[in-house]
Amino acid sequence: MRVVDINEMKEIEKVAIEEYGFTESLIIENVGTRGADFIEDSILEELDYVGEIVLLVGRGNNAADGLAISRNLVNRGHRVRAFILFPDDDQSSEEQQKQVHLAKSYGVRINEVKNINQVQSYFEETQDSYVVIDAVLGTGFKLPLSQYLFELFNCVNNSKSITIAVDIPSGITANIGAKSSVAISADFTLAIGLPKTGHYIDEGARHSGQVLTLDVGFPKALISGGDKALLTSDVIGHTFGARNKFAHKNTFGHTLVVGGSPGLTGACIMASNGALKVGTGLVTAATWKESYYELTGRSLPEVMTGLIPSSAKDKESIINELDRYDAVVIGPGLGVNETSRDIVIELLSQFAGPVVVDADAIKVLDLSKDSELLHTRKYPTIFTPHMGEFAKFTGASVDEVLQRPIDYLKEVVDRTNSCFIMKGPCSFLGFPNGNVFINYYPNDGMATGGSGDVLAGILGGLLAQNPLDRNQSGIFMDKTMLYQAICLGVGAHTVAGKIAAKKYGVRAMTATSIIEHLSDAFQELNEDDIY
Ligand SMILES: NC(=O)C1=CN([C@@H]2O[C@H](COP(=O)(O)OP(=O)(O)OC[C@H]3O[C@@H](n4cnc5c(N)ncnc54)[C@H](O)[C@@H]3O)[C@@H](O)[C@H]2O)[C@H](O)CC1
Ligand SMILES: [K+]
Repeated sequence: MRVVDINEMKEIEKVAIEEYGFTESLIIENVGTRGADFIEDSILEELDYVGEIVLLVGRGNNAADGLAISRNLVNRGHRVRAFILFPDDDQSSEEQQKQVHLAKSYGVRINEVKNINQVQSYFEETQDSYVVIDAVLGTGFKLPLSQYLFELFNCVNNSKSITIAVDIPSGITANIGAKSSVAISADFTLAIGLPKTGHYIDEGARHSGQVLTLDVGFPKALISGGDKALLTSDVIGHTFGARNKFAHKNTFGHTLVVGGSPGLTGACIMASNGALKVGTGLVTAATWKESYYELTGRSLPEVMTGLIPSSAKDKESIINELDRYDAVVIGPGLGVNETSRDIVIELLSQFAGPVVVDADAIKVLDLSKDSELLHTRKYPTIFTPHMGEFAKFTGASVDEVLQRPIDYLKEVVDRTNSCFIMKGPCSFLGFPNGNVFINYYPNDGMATGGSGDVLAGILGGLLAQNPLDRNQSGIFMDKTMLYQAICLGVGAHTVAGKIAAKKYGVRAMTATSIIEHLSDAFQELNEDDIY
């Protein structure tokens, strides 16, 4: 599913109207029926709700949408009370006025609000828990918020209501999910036509609840394409890594995982086990001399082990046998120091294949110092930072990145010609072809030590199975396959986390339980072929 910013949405609407002859009224009419279908089937019937539905009406087309939904609900036998928040306002849009008129004639109960106390006392006097439809502000919202709306939104948020936001929760900006002094905290958001970037960023994600997209009839050609999309199973695809039944272990590649300083070998082990569990033929974990026995004492028997040289020039080292490997993961538990930096730089310069750069390996690099090395690297480089690591790498503050994650992501991908997975409750994947994928599947159980190491291992394991075409001057065989492997890895990690949370609960699940459930995750993703 494509995700858009406001300009893209406006362009789609403009082309639909000018070139296809679609009209604003038709869109609103479709919002009305589709929105009423959703509210009736998924909320009112589920809740067995027979009370009054409260509609909060602003003055733009967001309000027109809410009124159209309400009119349809009344037509199906539900009771709706609409609070018209700006009754004597000559700034109300034409569609809003038309819909107020229609709502009245269909039997929506209209309360013209002269004073915010009217709404407050309604909420206080009626003991019911409510269903509230928020149609105050949509994509036309501009900061800041008036005192009047500040009080109204607090009143709604303090009630026990189930709140459904039309298009975007009022008080949230649609592009970057910024919040005014207060914003409606929705349980569900009905995105009109397509989801907006603001639904997935920062406060926008916190206030949107479950985001559902209403198909309001825009031509398919207009709502497909674009550079941003949700990471869904159709994106992940079903073709990657089809297994050859006559294969031997070398067919499925060899992943090298480099990391694990004393006390942190678990990170290296979890990454290695992640690589092993996605069907990689062979996995070698390499660590420092000082932690070698700690690592061998804890790793699975299937994992081979090796040493990281104490200096990049050490000829006896595993790093000089890089030809044996099809993909490298570097960073989990590696340690942050000059030697680590030397090793990371050496690997990026010498290894002729995909490198997953994770955790400490990201911390020892720096965008301004290292962008040239990264940009000129001939083979795929995949960074897997969380928000803090990403910010440090770029030199920006976490707050700055949180507010404009997609802009930062695109810029850094461009400057390094690398793939980036910016991890968080919502992860953003950026690829050098300009595409951004949004992996929105909040699961706080995944915020557990080692979960990132597992992801790095999964990616290294999948990439090792997608071998380089060494005859074509070492260029990765197919960029589409590369992006697909990354999407599959992120998807499998998320789904395995979801299954682990279901089994153990978000408190008790651990990174190891994500690895345990990878096989179920691949089945759920319809990737049975990989096993
Ligand atoms: N996706 C589409 O193509 C369509 C979306 N539609 C819906 O229309 C809204 C956007 O409508 P618009 O009229 O442009 O803006 P709003 O309704 O969001 O609000 C504009 C209205 O609000 C006033 N306003 C702005 N900021 C503030 C503020 N801080 N305090 C008070 N009032 C404010 C502004 O002055 C205007 O009067 C979109 O979200 C969808 O719901 C249509 O269905 C058409 C197609
Ligand atoms: K709204």
